[in-house]
Amino acid sequence: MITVTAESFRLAEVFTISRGSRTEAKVLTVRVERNGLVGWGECVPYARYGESLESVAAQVEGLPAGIDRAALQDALPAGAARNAVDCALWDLEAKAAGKRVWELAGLAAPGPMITCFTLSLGSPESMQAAAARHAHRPVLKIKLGTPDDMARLEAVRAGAPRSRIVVDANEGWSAEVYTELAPHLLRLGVAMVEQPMPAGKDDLLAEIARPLPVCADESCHDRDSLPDLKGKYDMVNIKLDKTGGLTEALALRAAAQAEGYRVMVGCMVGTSLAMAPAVLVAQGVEVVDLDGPLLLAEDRTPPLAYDEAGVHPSVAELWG
Ligand SMILES: CC(C)C[C@H](N)C(=O)N[C@H](CCOc1cc(O)cc2c1C(=O)N[C@@H]2C)C(=O)O
Ligand SMILES: [Mg+2]
Repeated sequence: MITVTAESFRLAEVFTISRGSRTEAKVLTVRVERNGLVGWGECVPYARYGESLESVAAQVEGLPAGIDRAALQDALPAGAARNAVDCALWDLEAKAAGKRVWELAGLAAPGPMITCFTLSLGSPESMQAAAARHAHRPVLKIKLGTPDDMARLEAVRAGAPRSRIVVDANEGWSAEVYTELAPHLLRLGVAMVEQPMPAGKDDLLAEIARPLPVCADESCHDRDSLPDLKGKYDMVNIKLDKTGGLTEALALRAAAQAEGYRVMVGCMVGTSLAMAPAVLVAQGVEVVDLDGPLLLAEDRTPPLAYDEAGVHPSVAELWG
């Protein structure tokens, strides 16, 4: 039996990106029960991709009760619904086999990975204060994407002089704004910029200089996205809610690396249950952005462990 439940987890603080603000993580939890065993998965429907809690729940509820992971890949498109079910089926397969998912997937034993910590979009003053509070963190990901981000950039660098910085514009810049900012991103030691311009305007990236690595997020969903990224992006951000699960995420990582893309593994505002499978995809990649639980006031039990070594692999009781 497959069941899907909407759940809400409070954030520790209001979180803002160029598209809006939120105070809670609204997720769907999928439970698959077979032969007395239960597998769990989580997804975050995203309006940007035409998804809502209701539409995604309906996709899950429309699946045959006994569907297996191979059939699932054709039954649903890449996206949040397939993600939660795919991860729940992996969890169930591991429990049935008495093994961990990484073993079933033929991966090496996972270890902790340093993750980005994301700073919400705000005034330069509030971003500088947030950067100073988190200046001990090795990598800060800062949300930008407005026409006047220069002061925010300077403020974050002043607040956290030693942290590695990556920038996520969430499609908020025009080619003109990005071209003007790019030399300053370099000057301030920004390591990479994520989705500077709208996904529909990717062709512009082929025409302008890319002095620092440019990473495709909203423009890269699954392996079918790769041909359109050629000559425009240097890196891809793999998120399970876009790939439609761990199965396609592992395939996308292999295909992207084979085509010479650098790899980042990211997340939506979700709980430890959503991060646990992503930690497997994140092993050995260049940028890990699995900080969802760090922004929550409440999480799953048991949660993933986060410490100076970064985000740790899941215990079997949580997932996998
Ligand atoms: C907890 C962080 C925000 C997660 C990660 N570091 C990150 O930056 N992810 C963003 C995706 C932002 O997530 C959004 C944006 C939005 O407009 C609406 C939502 C969410 C979300 O997670 N839930 C709601 C639907 C990124 O890389 O772009
Ligand atoms: Mg992004």
